[in-house]
Amino acid sequence: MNLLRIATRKSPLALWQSEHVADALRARHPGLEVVLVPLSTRGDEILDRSLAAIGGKGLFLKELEIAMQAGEADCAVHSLKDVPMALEAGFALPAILARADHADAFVSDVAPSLDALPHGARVGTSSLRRQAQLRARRPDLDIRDLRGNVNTRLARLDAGEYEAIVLACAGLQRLGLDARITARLDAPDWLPAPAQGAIAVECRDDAPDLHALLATLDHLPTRQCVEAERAMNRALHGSCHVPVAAYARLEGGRLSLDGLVGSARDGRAVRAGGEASPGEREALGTLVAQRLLEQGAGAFLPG
Ligand SMILES: NCc1[nH]cc(CCC(=O)O)c1CC(=O)O
Repeated sequence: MNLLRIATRKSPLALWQSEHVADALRARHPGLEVVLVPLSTRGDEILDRSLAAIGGKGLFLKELEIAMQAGEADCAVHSLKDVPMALEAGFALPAILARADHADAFVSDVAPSLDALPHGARVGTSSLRRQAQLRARRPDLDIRDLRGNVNTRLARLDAGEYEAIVLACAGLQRLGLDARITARLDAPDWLPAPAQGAIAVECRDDAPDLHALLATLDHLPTRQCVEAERAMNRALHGSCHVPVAAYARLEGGRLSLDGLVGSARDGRAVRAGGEASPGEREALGTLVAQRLLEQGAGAFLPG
């Protein structure tokens, strides 16, 4: 193989992430030509409705998968947190890259922290997970919808539509916008989306050589953490319709996982955690999901 075509969304963040994967492949495989194939997805085009309303996060993947099936691209690069828990049949994730900052960012010009926001302040986010945690901590806030790419969201904050917004630190850092991070919202008080901060590479599962080439970018410690988080989310039937948060870390060879399920409407939330060896990561995810359900998480889950 001497040419690799990477299908990517066209947002500045998606292009940065795909270019990052391209650079990593070029560095490891001199002689391999790597090009980007930028494509538009429904998730990017429909901005006036919530993701949950238009069909969920899979919308960001579909067009890229069609391009791979049609032989127009060899692989696709995604933010793993946007990848559905059940991948489309016929596809695999040969590489999960080393995780960047997993935390959320509180971004505001009027207050140094979430707790310092004035009573009733307007906070922009369309993420049910972020809304649930905001309500749990500050029931007084006026939480308003905010979709679009990172630059669009910052522009709406700067235009005065909100006193604060919440974004992923990783996205801001990748775009060179670290200076916009007013405060990090981090574990254990605040949990990220499952797999936040991790980039994944997807390809068809019937191409072993391609799979092996891409797998050279895989970072096992990150995979161990994010697979535990995704197993928890899967066991809760998690999707972007549900406010589910999870964060796993490796310490001294042990994997620990914290999970949260909340209500975006009234601020109720349940938390649970657990610990296991990295080899037991799927079971750990299932166990923490079970503990969340025992605490009453079922009340916040659809169906
Ligand atoms: N929901 C969109 C999205 N998907 C991934 C990131 C950030 C990068 C990452 O988590 O790896 C973002 C932006 C955000 O949530 O602020």
